[in-house]
Amino acid sequence: MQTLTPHVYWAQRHGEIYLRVELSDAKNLDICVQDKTLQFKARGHGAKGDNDYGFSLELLEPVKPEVTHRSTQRLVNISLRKREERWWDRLTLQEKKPLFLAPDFDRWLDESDAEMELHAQEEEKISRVSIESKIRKDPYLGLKKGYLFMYNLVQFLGFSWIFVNMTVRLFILGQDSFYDTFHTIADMMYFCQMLAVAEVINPLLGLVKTGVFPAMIQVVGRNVILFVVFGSLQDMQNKAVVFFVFYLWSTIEIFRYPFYMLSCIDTEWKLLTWVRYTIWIPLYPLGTLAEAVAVIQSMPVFDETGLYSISLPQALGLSISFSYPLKLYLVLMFLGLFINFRHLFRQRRRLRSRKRKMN
Ligand SMILES: CCCCCCCCCCCCC[C@@H](O)CC(=O)SCCNC(=O)CCNC(=O)[C@H](O)C(C)(C)COP(=O)(O)OP(=O)(O)OC[C@H]1O[C@@H](n2cnc3c(N)ncnc32)[C@H](O)[C@@H]1OP(=O)(O)O
Repeated sequence: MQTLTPHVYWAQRHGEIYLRVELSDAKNLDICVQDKTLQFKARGHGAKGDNDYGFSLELLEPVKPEVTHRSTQRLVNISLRKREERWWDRLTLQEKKPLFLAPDFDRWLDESDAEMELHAQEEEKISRVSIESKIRKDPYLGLKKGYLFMYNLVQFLGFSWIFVNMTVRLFILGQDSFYDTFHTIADMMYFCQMLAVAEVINPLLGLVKTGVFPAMIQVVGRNVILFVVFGSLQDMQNKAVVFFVFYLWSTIEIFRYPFYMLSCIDTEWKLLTWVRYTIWIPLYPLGTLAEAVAVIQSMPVFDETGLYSISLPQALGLSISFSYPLKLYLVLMFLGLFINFRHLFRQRRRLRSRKRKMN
């Protein structure tokens, strides 16, 4: 029986040659490559009905001996690997194209399109590798982000409650609301500020990429005011200064925590970022000033009550009032203000350069 030639369609990439042989229900496939010659034989249903079909092609350049092929009900797909990765001007050595051969326009790309495809594949590979290595590097990333998101959410809700409560009371009661701020707000403030200890632990555990020291200054500074100055002196609790301290603290936090929440889900809301890194400029000195006023007002109360005073040996018959360590603390406060002000300025500058990079 005579051997017929099937229709063959071809396309190439820098490293591969693709052939599509129009032969349905192909059986007894015999495909081999020797250096530059490809031989194909099979039985199947082609343009001239059921028959033996075959062809031989002398290729333009050598290919690797391994051939991969896959036959479907309608056709046979063959892939060859070029020995050298470069673009061929044509498929066959002879310039005149055989009649049975035509370009496969479903897969056809010209050289520059193929290069772009190659680049896209490489980029995809690189990004896949970098995602995989990130996951491999930190298998607990999701858990960490989940914890931070919940922490920030709880703080945001706590400080929002404080801020809204104080604002509503200010509108309804006016200046009278100043004097019982502590009794209405203190429990929630205790809760939020105790929880804020996590902000010192988080960088220690490497959960957030920030310094431990600025967070420690912030948390210790506020907790001294809340637990020692206000918490342990009843006489301080109905002073107007409590209102100012709590209001200034909560004003920054209703922006700071949502900013962190968004960063946990890799999202940025530019206006919120700007507010988070700007509003502290007036609030931080005002907050420190209000805290300093509270410390100064508490000194005579500590002197009178003798609370936390340090007794010296009996022979001296003296005790040191807690107002002395508080004087030292006043100095530390302004030192702390300076350190954190500088830290926040750096964070703000980093934000500006990040914005420039993005543009
Ligand atoms: C050690 C001895 C102590 C002695 C005590 C001495 C007393 C000192 C007293 C000092 C005076 C204090 C006065 C103060 O209490 C008054 C007030 O607060 S008034 C109100 C105004 N206050 C503020 O504006 C300050 C608010 N607080 C803060 O900003 C922070 O607490 C501070 C530590 C100062 C700065 O925060 P941080 O270092 O974390 O900077 P960033 O916000 O830029 O964050 C850096 C990156 O880490 C990521 N991050 C941080 N925290 C979280 C989180 N919880 N969840 C998720 N991600 C977080 C953040 O996204 C940044 O990442 P990236 O760089 O990728 O953007």
